[in-house]
Amino acid sequence: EVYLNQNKLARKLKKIPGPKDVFIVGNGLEIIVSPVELFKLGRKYANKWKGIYRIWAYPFGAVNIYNPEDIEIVVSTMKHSEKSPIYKLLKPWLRDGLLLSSGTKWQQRRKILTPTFHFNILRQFYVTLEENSRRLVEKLSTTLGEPVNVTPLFSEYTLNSICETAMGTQLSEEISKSAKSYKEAIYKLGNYLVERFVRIYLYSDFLFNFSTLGKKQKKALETIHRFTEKVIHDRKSNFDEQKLIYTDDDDDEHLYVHTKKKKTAMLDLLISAEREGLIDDLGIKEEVDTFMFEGHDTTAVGLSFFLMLLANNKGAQDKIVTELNDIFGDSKRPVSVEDLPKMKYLECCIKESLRLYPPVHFISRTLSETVVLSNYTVPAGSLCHIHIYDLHRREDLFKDALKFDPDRFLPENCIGRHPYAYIPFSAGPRNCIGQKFAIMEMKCVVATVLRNYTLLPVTRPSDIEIIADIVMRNNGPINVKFERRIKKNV
Ligand code: HEM
Repeated sequence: EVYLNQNKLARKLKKIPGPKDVFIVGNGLEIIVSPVELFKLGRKYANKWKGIYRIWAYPFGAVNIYNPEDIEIVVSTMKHSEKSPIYKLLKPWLRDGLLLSSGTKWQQRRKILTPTFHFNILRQFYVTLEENSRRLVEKLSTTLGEPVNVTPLFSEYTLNSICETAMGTQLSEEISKSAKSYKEAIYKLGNYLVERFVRIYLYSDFLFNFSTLGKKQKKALETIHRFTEKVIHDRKSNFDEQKLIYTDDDDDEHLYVHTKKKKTAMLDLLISAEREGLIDDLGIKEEVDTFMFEGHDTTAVGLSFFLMLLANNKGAQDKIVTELNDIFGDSKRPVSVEDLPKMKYLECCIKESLRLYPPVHFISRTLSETVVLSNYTVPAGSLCHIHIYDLHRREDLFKDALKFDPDRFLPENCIGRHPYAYIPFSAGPRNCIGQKFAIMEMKCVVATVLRNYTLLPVTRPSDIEIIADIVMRNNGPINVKFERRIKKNV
């Protein structure tokens, strides 16, 4: 019956244009290419069919969309909020955390977690971000004049930052044995996920569990989960409810404000929610693991492409430095949280970088009802891949789309833009819960780096060769040179 149903789905989808297909395997054979070729294939299709095309491979049928109107239909409501089976690869790690869960469970969790990203909490997290930015600047002082692959360095910054804010664990300072192996296991797991992603035959759990890759992943997961459990356990034993004051804000049901000097971790807020019966032990683990993943790799990738773009766009870099000079003058004081809203041009540059290189370049849902997209009827049960990368590079939405032009994001230039034309953090109810955190993290570290160093180009935008992966990656290092900034005014 499943077979017939799926065939019916494929028959309905066939009315939508798409690449030539073959009996039963559909387009399944075409996509068995290298990750670089797979990414290129996606772009080739996006250029050929404007706004929508279908692909299918038994038992799946999918539409690929990159029209803002269609994207709005899919992501703006809870109707199609269920993630597609592609996300299954992350399930052994993140279980039913916020990224993967659905229905009532997702709704309840989102409600508990939203206040942890309230400005007052982010202010406390900021202290950690600022300290880590300065540590990174110190590290860079040993590399001056040499090409530096920025991704590992900035991943360390974002991973340390999320560990310290989400778990309250000082990874860089108390380099305890388990914290170190945890960090290593996260890197390994990332590689295993990519390896599995491009090997469709390993999507079957049965085959995967018997494979060498499956066994390696199991080992890494044991390390990761053991560490998460230990951190939660330790934090719980030292948890002092007195330190959290509950206040009612106009629009927040539970806003926790910290009173004493010790920093609050997101974990404290979850433990507190557990005491109120809002989440259980497993739930806390799922969320901590989810935030560790979503909260570090994406931002590190975003920062890597951004630094490359700034190194290659002296004009934009100089303008940011002028803005920083206006804010700081001759003072060497650290960047404070109050300075961030003044960095308006830097923010335009970050937005433009996330347009050209959106770290999460595609997202995917399962359509729960039949919908009409670009005048085609798409049956319920189809997968719907939303290509943020292709959307952001549409010439009709962004003139000279391949040009790095931060002015596009000046308020006057955003007037009239379709609200779903630019969605690096997705949109609608399942958008990125950490977007303010991410922008804060990016602003803080880039401002701190640019106050100290000039960025010089090594990797050029034309050298970039993107790999099809869960997050956007270059097929090779992203190199930038750092030189001490001597002249303050540009
Ligand atoms: C530049 C950095 C980031 C980008 C581009 C980004 C992008 C996204 C996107 C596109 C989604 C939607 C995913 C989907 O529909 O499948 C998402 C969801 C999510 N992001 Fe981010 N993200 C970033 C940083 C962060 C950070 C720093 C955190 C945590 C501190 C975070 C936590 C999450 C979580 C938990 C979800 C799932 C939300 C839900 O389904 O309710 N992200 N992110």
